[in-house]
Amino acid sequence: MVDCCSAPGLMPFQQALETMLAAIEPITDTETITLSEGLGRILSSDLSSPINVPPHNNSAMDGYAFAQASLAEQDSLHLVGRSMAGQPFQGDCQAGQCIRIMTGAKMPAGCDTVQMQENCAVSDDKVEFLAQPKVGANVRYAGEDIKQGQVVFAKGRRLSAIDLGVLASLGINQLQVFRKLKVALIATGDELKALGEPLSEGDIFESNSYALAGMLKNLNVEVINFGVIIDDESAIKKAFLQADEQADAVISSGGVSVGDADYTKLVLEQIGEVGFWKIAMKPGKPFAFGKLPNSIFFGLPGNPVSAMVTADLLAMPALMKLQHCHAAPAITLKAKCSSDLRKSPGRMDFQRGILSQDSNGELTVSSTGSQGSGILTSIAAANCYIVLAAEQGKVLAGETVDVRLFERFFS
Ligand SMILES: Nc1nc2c(c(=O)[nH]1)N[C@H]1C(S)=C(S)[C@@H](COP(=O)(O)OP(=O)(O)OC[C@H]3O[C@@H](n4cnc5c(N)ncnc54)[C@H](O)[C@@H]3O)O[C@H]1N2
Ligand code: MOO
Repeated sequence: MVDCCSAPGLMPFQQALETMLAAIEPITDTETITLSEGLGRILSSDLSSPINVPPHNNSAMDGYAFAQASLAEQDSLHLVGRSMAGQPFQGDCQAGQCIRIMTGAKMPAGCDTVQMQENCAVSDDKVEFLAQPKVGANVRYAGEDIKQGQVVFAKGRRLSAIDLGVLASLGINQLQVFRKLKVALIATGDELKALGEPLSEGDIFESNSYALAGMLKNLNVEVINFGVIIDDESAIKKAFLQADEQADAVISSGGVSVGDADYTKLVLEQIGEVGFWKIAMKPGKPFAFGKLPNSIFFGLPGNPVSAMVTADLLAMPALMKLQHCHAAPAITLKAKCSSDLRKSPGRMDFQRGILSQDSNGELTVSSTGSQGSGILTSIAAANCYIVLAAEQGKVLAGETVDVRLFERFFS
């Protein structure tokens, strides 16, 4: 995935990503929420365990607890009591004795091992072992998962469904998290009509805001939708300034190229500052990044595929950083390409593909077909990017290519 030979005047993709991330100062405001509100929220401080997990030594099997030393002296053990989950055996288990025990029940005092019941012959109160368990077999020890005081999750962790289970197992019901980001969405274009409006000649339905709002929902941010703004410099300026007052980040789509009705970059220059404009990537060349007086700004290209890809690969990582979240590095795989791919040297391509694995484990990727920036179905059908370096030319079927699986933002 080298990106060394980009077209002149265009910033290489990796440099654009790094420049943008370096320019972002994460928010600092925090709030307290309950555990059931925690999915997708970002911890604002390290979280330590107040208890051992499990809190006591307990059995991993239904069976019989005993002291290993007892077995040296006799063939069978004398059953003297029961330890159930939540109702432990009270008292000591003596040499030659055993205790009926259930999975999760506290180990009785005097016992160090559990024999599973499938390996026992039981008659009345006599338990005979049909196999020899090792000392400590089938015992789960106090603190073997998490020790009291241990940092369980670090500041910046985005809480998953599993994390909520871990925190509940620690008895934690209050969480300190960073507040949710507010992100404003603005679609620009005279031709864009809202759903339900009639289409006149030359019009299309506005679609970018729906896909972008969905992606932002997956990031768990609050979306402020400004709808469609016409291709008019003062209308766009007004919308950008209003959005800037209300949001931490402003995302526009459309009007960022070089056409007569493309005002995004001009307005950004007037009321904020342009960090960079134009990236050596396809789709997504006219992407603009910058700052407004109070917020950060992403000017996505209007072409729907270009808007989705730049949102996914540039705006989302930036918003993750803005909310303090540590993003896992993207995983790149090698796969055999089953299609010919059109490509001219100059820009790094993020073509859309379908990755599959055969019964031998070999990875194959096929193109989703026409890769035009307006063909939204080329991304709807895909599960990965086929990443082609800037200097790369066309690819022939059978060659090996780099593949990057889609992250969760599109799902
Ligand atoms: N002379 C040049 N022309 C273009 C260049 C260039 O370098 N020189 N770059 C091309 C590339 S690459 C892209 S990408 C587009 C991006 O242009 P804009 O960001 O100015 O986008 P628009 O012209 O406003 O729209 C492009 C296309 O997308 C449709 N669109 C826009 N917004 C939406 C929306 N919210 N929902 C659905 N569809 C939308 C719009 O109708 C256009 O068809 O510029 C090339 N041109
Ligand atoms: O870069 Mo544009 O996004 O190729 O069509």
